[in-house]
Amino acid sequence: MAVEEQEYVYYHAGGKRGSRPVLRGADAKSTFESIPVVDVSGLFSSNVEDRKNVASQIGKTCRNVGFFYAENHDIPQDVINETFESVKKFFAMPLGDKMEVHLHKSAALRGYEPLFETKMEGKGRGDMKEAFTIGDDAHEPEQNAPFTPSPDSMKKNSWPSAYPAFRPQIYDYYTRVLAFSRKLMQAFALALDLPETYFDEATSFPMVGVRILHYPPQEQQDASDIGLGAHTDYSFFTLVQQESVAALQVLNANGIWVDAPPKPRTYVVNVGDFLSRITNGAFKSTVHRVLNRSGEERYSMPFFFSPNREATLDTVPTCMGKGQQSESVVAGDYFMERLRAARWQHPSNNGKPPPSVQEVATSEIKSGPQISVGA
Ligand SMILES: O=C(O)CCC(=O)C(=O)O
Ligand SMILES: [Fe+2]
Repeated sequence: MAVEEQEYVYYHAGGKRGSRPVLRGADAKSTFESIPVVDVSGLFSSNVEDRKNVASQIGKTCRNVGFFYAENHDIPQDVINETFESVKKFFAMPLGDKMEVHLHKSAALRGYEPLFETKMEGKGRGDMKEAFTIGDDAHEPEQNAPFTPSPDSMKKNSWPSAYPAFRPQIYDYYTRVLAFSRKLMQAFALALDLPETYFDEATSFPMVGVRILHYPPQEQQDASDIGLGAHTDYSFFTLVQQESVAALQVLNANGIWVDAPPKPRTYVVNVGDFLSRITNGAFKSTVHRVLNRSGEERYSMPFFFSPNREATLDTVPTCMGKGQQSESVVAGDYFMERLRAARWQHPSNNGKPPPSVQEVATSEIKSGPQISVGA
Protein backbone atom coordinates (compact mmCIF):
# COMPACT_ATOMS: atom_id res chain seq x y z
CA MET A 1 0.00 0.00 0.00
CA ALA A 2 1.35 3.44 -0.92
CA VAL A 3 2.32 5.56 2.12
CA GLU A 4 -0.15 8.33 1.30
CA GLU A 5 -3.06 5.86 1.33
CA GLN A 6 -2.37 4.79 4.90
CA GLU A 7 -5.16 5.93 7.23
CA TYR A 8 -4.24 7.16 10.75
CA VAL A 9 -6.07 7.94 13.97
CA TYR A 10 -4.80 10.87 16.05
CA TYR A 11 -5.00 11.42 19.79
CA HIS A 12 -3.47 12.85 22.96
CA ALA A 13 -1.75 10.25 25.13
CA GLY A 14 0.44 10.77 28.19
CA GLY A 15 0.35 14.54 27.53
CA LYS A 16 1.74 14.11 24.01
CA ARG A 17 0.16 14.01 20.62
CA GLY A 18 0.21 10.66 18.89
CA SER A 19 -1.04 8.74 15.93
CA ARG A 20 -1.63 5.12 15.01
CA PRO A 21 -2.04 3.50 11.61
CA VAL A 22 -5.38 1.83 10.98
CA LEU A 23 -4.59 -1.83 10.25
CA ARG A 24 -7.08 -4.08 8.54
CA GLY A 25 -7.09 -7.54 6.94
CA ALA A 26 -3.68 -9.23 6.74
CA ASP A 27 -1.97 -6.24 8.43
CA ALA A 28 -4.16 -6.47 11.55
CA LYS A 29 -2.53 -7.43 14.87
CA SER A 30 -4.11 -9.48 17.60
CA THR A 31 -5.88 -7.02 19.91
CA PHE A 32 -9.15 -6.64 21.82
CA GLU A 33 -12.45 -6.22 19.97
CA SER A 34 -14.74 -5.79 22.97
CA ILE A 35 -14.42 -4.54 26.55
CA PRO A 36 -14.12 -7.40 29.09
CA VAL A 37 -16.51 -7.68 32.03
CA VAL A 38 -15.16 -8.46 35.51
CA ASP A 39 -17.55 -9.46 38.29
CA VAL A 40 -16.08 -7.50 41.22
CA SER A 41 -18.40 -8.81 43.94
CA GLY A 42 -15.51 -10.90 45.33
CA LEU A 43 -13.74 -7.66 46.34
CA PHE A 44 -16.28 -7.29 49.17
CA SER A 45 -15.55 -10.80 50.51
CA SER A 46 -13.72 -11.27 53.81
CA ASN A 47 -11.78 -14.11 52.17
CA VAL A 48 -8.55 -12.85 50.60
CA GLU A 49 -8.64 -15.65 48.00
CA ASP A 50 -11.88 -14.20 46.61
CA ARG A 51 -10.28 -10.77 46.41
CA LYS A 52 -7.18 -12.18 44.73
CA ASN A 53 -9.30 -13.98 42.19
CA VAL A 54 -10.98 -10.72 41.12
CA ALA A 55 -7.62 -8.92 41.17
CA SER A 56 -6.07 -11.44 38.83
CA GLN A 57 -8.89 -10.92 36.29
CA ILE A 58 -8.50 -7.16 36.63
CA GLY A 59 -4.74 -7.48 36.10
CA LYS A 60 -5.27 -9.42 32.88
CA THR A 61 -7.64 -6.79 31.44
CA CYS A 62 -5.28 -3.96 32.47
CA ARG A 63 -2.39 -5.60 30.64
CA ASN A 64 -4.35 -6.42 27.50
CA VAL A 65 -7.01 -3.73 27.17
CA GLY A 66 -6.68 -1.03 29.85
CA PHE A 67 -10.48 -0.97 30.17
CA PHE A 68 -13.02 -3.24 31.84
CA TYR A 69 -16.61 -3.20 33.04
CA ALA A 70 -16.76 -3.63 36.83
CA GLU A 71 -19.96 -5.57 37.36
CA ASN A 72 -21.72 -6.00 40.74
CA HIS A 73 -20.13 -3.05 42.51
CA ASP A 74 -21.69 -1.86 45.78
CA ILE A 75 -23.09 1.56 44.81
CA PRO A 76 -26.90 1.51 44.96
CA GLN A 77 -28.60 2.19 41.65
CA ASP A 78 -31.00 4.59 43.44
CA VAL A 79 -28.08 6.82 44.37
CA ILE A 80 -26.78 6.78 40.80
CA ASN A 81 -30.24 7.58 39.39
CA GLU A 82 -30.84 10.41 41.87
CA THR A 83 -27.41 11.84 41.11
CA PHE A 84 -28.13 11.82 37.37
CA GLU A 85 -31.42 13.66 38.08
CA SER A 86 -29.42 16.37 39.90
CA VAL A 87 -26.89 16.45 37.08
CA LYS A 88 -29.68 17.11 34.57
CA LYS A 89 -31.10 19.89 36.76
CA PHE A 90 -27.66 21.45 37.02
CA PHE A 91 -27.14 21.55 33.26
CA ALA A 92 -30.72 22.79 32.70
CA MET A 93 -30.01 25.96 34.74
CA PRO A 94 -29.63 29.27 32.87
CA LEU A 95 -26.09 29.77 31.59
CA GLY A 96 -25.57 32.70 33.97
CA ASP A 97 -26.16 30.46 37.02
CA LYS A 98 -23.60 27.98 35.72
CA MET A 99 -21.10 30.68 34.74
CA GLU A 100 -21.09 31.85 38.37
CA VAL A 101 -18.76 28.88 38.94
CA HIS A 102 -16.85 29.07 35.65
CA LEU A 103 -13.57 27.12 35.76
CA HIS A 104 -11.66 30.22 34.65
CA LYS A 105 -12.46 31.82 38.02
CA SER A 106 -10.81 28.91 39.83
CA ALA A 107 -7.06 28.68 40.43
CA ALA A 108 -7.61 24.95 41.03
CA LEU A 109 -9.31 24.60 37.61
CA ARG A 110 -12.55 23.37 39.15
CA GLY A 111 -16.09 24.35 38.24
CA TYR A 112 -18.17 24.74 35.09
CA GLU A 113 -16.91 24.50 31.51
CA PRO A 114 -19.32 25.53 28.76
CA LEU A 115 -19.70 23.79 25.41
CA PHE A 116 -16.65 23.81 23.11
CA GLU A 117 -14.30 25.20 25.75
CA THR A 118 -11.83 22.34 25.52
CA LYS A 119 -10.47 21.14 22.20
CA MET A 120 -8.89 17.78 22.91
CA GLU A 121 -8.06 17.14 19.26
CA GLY A 122 -7.37 20.82 18.54
CA LYS A 123 -9.68 20.95 15.53
CA GLY A 124 -13.23 21.94 14.59
CA ARG A 125 -15.43 23.75 17.08
CA GLY A 126 -13.93 21.91 20.05
CA ASP A 127 -15.35 19.30 22.40
CA MET A 128 -19.14 19.28 22.21
CA LYS A 129 -19.78 18.87 25.91
CA GLU A 130 -20.37 20.94 29.01
CA ALA A 131 -18.89 19.84 32.31
CA PHE A 132 -18.70 20.62 36.01
CA THR A 133 -15.92 19.30 38.23
CA ILE A 134 -15.33 19.15 41.97
CA GLY A 135 -12.69 17.17 43.79
CA ASP A 136 -10.51 16.80 46.87
CA ASP A 137 -10.82 19.89 49.03
CA ALA A 138 -9.82 19.55 52.67
CA HIS A 139 -11.85 22.69 53.49
CA GLU A 140 -15.13 20.90 52.85
CA PRO A 141 -16.38 19.10 55.99
CA GLU A 142 -18.10 16.40 53.88
CA GLN A 143 -14.64 15.06 52.96
CA ASN A 144 -13.43 14.33 56.52
CA ALA A 145 -9.83 15.11 55.56
CA PRO A 146 -7.33 13.34 57.84
CA PHE A 147 -5.64 16.72 58.51
CA THR A 148 -6.72 20.31 59.10
CA PRO A 149 -6.02 22.56 56.11
CA SER A 150 -4.04 25.66 56.95
CA PRO A 151 -6.36 28.71 56.90
CA ASP A 152 -4.48 30.29 53.99
CA SER A 153 -4.54 27.14 51.81
CA MET A 154 -6.62 27.37 48.68
CA LYS A 155 -10.33 26.56 48.75
CA LYS A 156 -10.79 24.51 45.60
CA ASN A 157 -14.41 23.68 44.96
CA SER A 158 -17.16 26.14 44.14
CA TRP A 159 -20.86 25.37 44.14
CA PRO A 160 -23.70 27.10 42.28
CA SER A 161 -25.67 29.31 44.69
CA ALA A 162 -28.84 28.90 42.58
CA TYR A 163 -29.00 25.16 43.35
CA PRO A 164 -28.34 24.43 47.04
CA ALA A 165 -29.60 20.81 46.91
CA PHE A 166 -26.88 19.95 44.38
CA ARG A 167 -23.97 19.78 46.84
CA PRO A 168 -25.45 17.17 49.24
CA GLN A 169 -26.50 14.96 46.33
CA ILE A 170 -23.06 15.09 44.70
CA TYR A 171 -21.44 14.37 48.06
CA ASP A 172 -23.67 11.35 48.61
CA TYR A 173 -22.34 9.99 45.32
CA TYR A 174 -18.76 11.14 45.93
CA THR A 175 -18.47 9.39 49.28
CA ARG A 176 -19.63 6.07 47.88
CA VAL A 177 -17.60 6.15 44.68
CA LEU A 178 -14.49 7.06 46.68
CA ALA A 179 -14.98 4.07 49.00
CA PHE A 180 -15.39 1.75 46.00
CA SER A 181 -12.27 3.25 44.39
CA ARG A 182 -10.24 2.42 47.49
CA LYS A 183 -11.32 -1.21 47.11
CA LEU A 184 -10.26 -1.13 43.48
CA MET A 185 -6.92 0.44 44.42
CA GLN A 186 -6.26 -2.55 46.68
CA ALA A 187 -7.25 -4.89 43.87
CA PHE A 188 -4.76 -3.16 41.56
CA ALA A 189 -2.07 -3.72 44.22
CA LEU A 190 -2.88 -7.45 44.38
CA ALA A 191 -2.95 -7.59 40.58
CA LEU A 192 0.63 -6.27 40.62
CA ASP A 193 1.75 -8.95 43.12
CA LEU A 194 2.11 -6.30 45.82
CA PRO A 195 0.64 -6.36 49.34
CA GLU A 196 -3.03 -5.39 49.26
CA THR A 197 -2.38 -2.23 51.30
CA TYR A 198 0.65 -1.16 49.22
CA PHE A 199 -0.96 2.07 47.96
CA ASP A 200 -2.99 2.92 51.09
CA GLU A 201 -0.54 5.46 52.51
CA ALA A 202 -0.02 7.22 49.17
CA THR A 203 -3.80 7.50 48.78
CA SER A 204 -4.79 8.60 52.32
CA PHE A 205 -6.27 11.86 50.91
CA PRO A 206 -6.13 11.23 47.18
CA MET A 207 -6.46 13.72 44.36
CA VAL A 208 -9.89 12.94 42.99
CA GLY A 209 -12.42 14.51 40.70
CA VAL A 210 -16.11 13.99 40.21
CA ARG A 211 -16.81 15.31 36.76
CA ILE A 212 -20.31 15.50 35.42
CA LEU A 213 -20.77 15.77 31.69
CA HIS A 214 -23.55 16.66 29.29
CA TYR A 215 -23.10 15.88 25.60
CA PRO A 216 -25.83 17.33 23.36
CA PRO A 217 -26.59 15.24 20.29
CA GLN A 218 -24.10 15.88 17.50
CA GLU A 219 -25.46 16.76 14.13
CA GLN A 220 -25.21 13.44 12.30
CA GLN A 221 -23.92 14.98 9.11
CA ASP A 222 -21.08 17.00 10.60
CA ALA A 223 -18.24 14.51 10.80
CA SER A 224 -15.90 17.07 12.40
CA ASP A 225 -17.97 17.34 15.61
CA ILE A 226 -16.78 15.29 18.56
CA GLY A 227 -18.14 14.99 22.12
CA LEU A 228 -14.70 14.59 23.68
CA GLY A 229 -11.58 14.20 21.55
CA ALA A 230 -9.33 11.13 21.68
CA HIS A 231 -7.20 11.10 24.85
CA THR A 232 -5.83 9.13 27.77
CA ASP A 233 -6.68 10.10 31.37
CA TYR A 234 -4.25 11.69 33.81
CA SER A 235 -5.33 9.63 36.78
CA PHE A 236 -4.35 6.41 38.48
CA PHE A 237 -7.63 5.05 37.20
CA THR A 238 -11.06 6.34 36.24
CA LEU A 239 -14.55 5.00 36.90
CA VAL A 240 -17.10 6.11 34.36
CA GLN A 241 -20.80 5.93 35.13
CA GLN A 242 -22.82 6.38 31.94
CA GLU A 243 -26.53 7.09 31.95
CA SER A 244 -28.37 5.43 29.05
CA VAL A 245 -26.78 6.69 25.84
CA ALA A 246 -23.91 4.87 24.12
CA ALA A 247 -21.10 7.12 22.86
CA LEU A 248 -17.84 6.08 24.57
CA GLN A 249 -15.28 4.36 22.30
CA VAL A 250 -11.91 2.77 23.04
CA LEU A 251 -9.01 2.53 20.59
CA ASN A 252 -7.44 -0.88 19.97
CA ALA A 253 -3.96 -1.62 18.63
CA ASN A 254 -5.27 -1.73 15.06
CA GLY A 255 -6.54 1.84 15.27
CA ILE A 256 -10.16 0.62 15.38
CA TRP A 257 -12.68 2.22 17.75
CA VAL A 258 -14.36 -0.36 20.00
CA ASP A 259 -17.72 0.64 21.56
CA ALA A 260 -18.11 0.75 25.35
CA PRO A 261 -21.89 1.26 25.72
CA PRO A 262 -23.57 1.56 29.14
CA LYS A 263 -24.20 -1.82 30.79
CA PRO A 264 -26.56 -2.20 33.78
CA ARG A 265 -24.94 -2.54 37.25
CA THR A 266 -21.48 -1.67 35.97
CA TYR A 267 -18.83 1.00 35.91
CA VAL A 268 -16.44 1.35 33.02
CA VAL A 269 -13.02 1.33 34.70
CA ASN A 270 -9.92 2.43 32.85
CA VAL A 271 -6.24 2.65 33.66
CA GLY A 272 -4.88 6.21 33.62
CA ASP A 273 -1.43 7.54 32.82
CA PHE A 274 -0.15 7.46 36.44
CA LEU A 275 -0.88 3.76 36.86
CA SER A 276 0.62 3.05 33.47
CA ARG A 277 3.72 5.03 34.44
CA ILE A 278 4.35 3.24 37.75
CA THR A 279 3.86 -0.15 36.08
CA ASN A 280 6.41 0.66 33.39
CA GLY A 281 3.63 0.54 30.82
CA ALA A 282 2.55 -3.00 31.81
CA PHE A 283 -0.93 -1.64 32.59
CA LYS A 284 -2.20 0.19 29.52
CA SER A 285 -3.57 3.72 29.64
CA THR A 286 -5.74 3.32 26.57
CA VAL A 287 -6.96 6.06 24.25
CA HIS A 288 -10.70 6.73 24.23
CA ARG A 289 -13.16 9.33 22.96
CA VAL A 290 -16.84 10.25 23.07
CA LEU A 291 -18.91 10.55 19.91
CA ASN A 292 -22.60 11.20 20.56
CA ARG A 293 -24.33 10.36 17.31
CA SER A 294 -27.37 8.92 19.10
CA GLY A 295 -29.60 11.93 18.47
CA GLU A 296 -30.18 12.10 22.26
CA GLU A 297 -28.80 14.08 25.18
CA ARG A 298 -26.04 12.10 26.91
CA TYR A 299 -24.96 12.38 30.54
CA SER A 300 -21.99 10.68 32.18
CA MET A 301 -19.96 10.95 35.39
CA PRO A 302 -16.28 10.02 35.35
CA PHE A 303 -14.58 9.75 38.76
CA PHE A 304 -10.83 10.25 38.59
CA PHE A 305 -8.74 8.67 41.36
CA SER A 306 -5.05 9.57 41.81
CA PRO A 307 -2.51 9.46 44.65
CA ASN A 308 -2.09 12.14 47.31
CA ARG A 309 -0.85 15.45 45.96
CA GLU A 310 2.55 15.07 47.72
CA ALA A 311 3.02 11.38 46.86
CA THR A 312 5.81 10.48 44.48
CA LEU A 313 5.13 8.28 41.51
CA ASP A 314 7.82 5.61 41.41
CA THR A 315 7.90 2.42 39.40
CA VAL A 316 6.62 -0.39 41.61
CA PRO A 317 9.23 -3.07 42.45
CA THR A 318 7.36 -5.83 40.62
CA CYS A 319 7.49 -3.89 37.31
CA MET A 320 11.06 -2.63 37.50
CA GLY A 321 13.26 -3.75 34.60
CA LYS A 322 16.73 -5.20 35.29
CA GLY A 323 19.12 -2.41 36.29
CA GLN A 324 16.40 0.18 35.74
CA GLN A 325 16.25 3.34 37.87
CA SER A 326 12.82 4.65 38.77
CA GLU A 327 12.24 8.24 37.59
CA SER A 328 10.15 9.65 40.37
CA VAL A 329 7.82 12.59 39.97
CA VAL A 330 5.57 14.39 42.48
CA ALA A 331 1.99 13.39 41.69
CA GLY A 332 0.49 16.87 42.26
CA ASP A 333 3.02 18.61 39.99
CA TYR A 334 2.50 16.12 37.20
CA PHE A 335 -1.26 16.40 37.59
CA MET A 336 -1.37 20.22 37.39
CA GLU A 337 0.94 20.25 34.39
CA ARG A 338 -1.41 17.92 32.52
CA LEU A 339 -4.55 19.75 33.65
CA ARG A 340 -3.24 23.12 32.48
CA ALA A 341 -2.05 21.76 29.15
CA ALA A 342 -5.61 20.66 28.37
CA ARG A 343 -7.04 24.05 29.40
CA TRP A 344 -5.08 26.51 27.28
CA GLN A 345 -7.67 29.28 27.69
CA HIS A 346 -7.33 29.34 31.49
CA PRO A 347 -5.84 32.64 32.76
CA SER A 348 -2.89 30.73 34.27
CA ASN A 349 -1.82 29.78 30.71
CA ASN A 350 -0.69 32.21 28.05
CA GLY A 351 -3.93 31.82 26.08
CA LYS A 352 -2.19 30.48 22.99
CA PRO A 353 -4.11 27.58 21.43
CA PRO A 354 -2.04 24.43 20.87
CA PRO A 355 -1.67 23.12 17.30
CA SER A 356 -4.09 20.38 16.37
CA VAL A 357 -3.13 16.73 16.91
CA GLN A 358 -3.37 16.18 13.16
CA GLU A 359 -1.00 19.05 12.32
CA VAL A 360 1.65 17.86 14.73
CA ALA A 361 1.23 14.15 14.19
CA THR A 362 1.23 14.57 10.40
CA SER A 363 4.51 16.47 10.51
CA GLU A 364 5.92 13.78 12.81
CA ILE A 365 4.90 11.06 10.38
CA LYS A 366 6.68 12.92 7.58
CA SER A 367 9.75 13.75 9.58
CA GLY A 368 10.30 10.47 11.35
CA PRO A 369 9.65 9.63 14.97
CA GLN A 370 6.07 8.83 15.68
CA ILE A 371 4.56 8.71 19.13
CA SER A 372 2.37 5.70 19.68
CA VAL A 373 1.25 5.13 23.22
CA GLY A 374 -1.43 2.81 24.55
CA ALA A 375 -2.76 -0.61 23.72
O1 LIG B 1 -18.17 10.59 29.04
C1 LIG B 1 -17.54 9.53 29.04
O2 LIG B 1 -18.09 8.44 28.86
C2 LIG B 1 -16.04 9.52 29.22
C3 LIG B 1 -15.43 10.83 29.62
C4 LIG B 1 -13.94 10.83 29.63
O3 LIG B 1 -13.30 10.04 28.98
C5 LIG B 1 -13.20 11.82 30.45
O4 LIG B 1 -13.83 12.74 31.01
O5 LIG B 1 -11.97 11.69 30.56
FE1 LIG C 1 -11.21 10.03 29.64
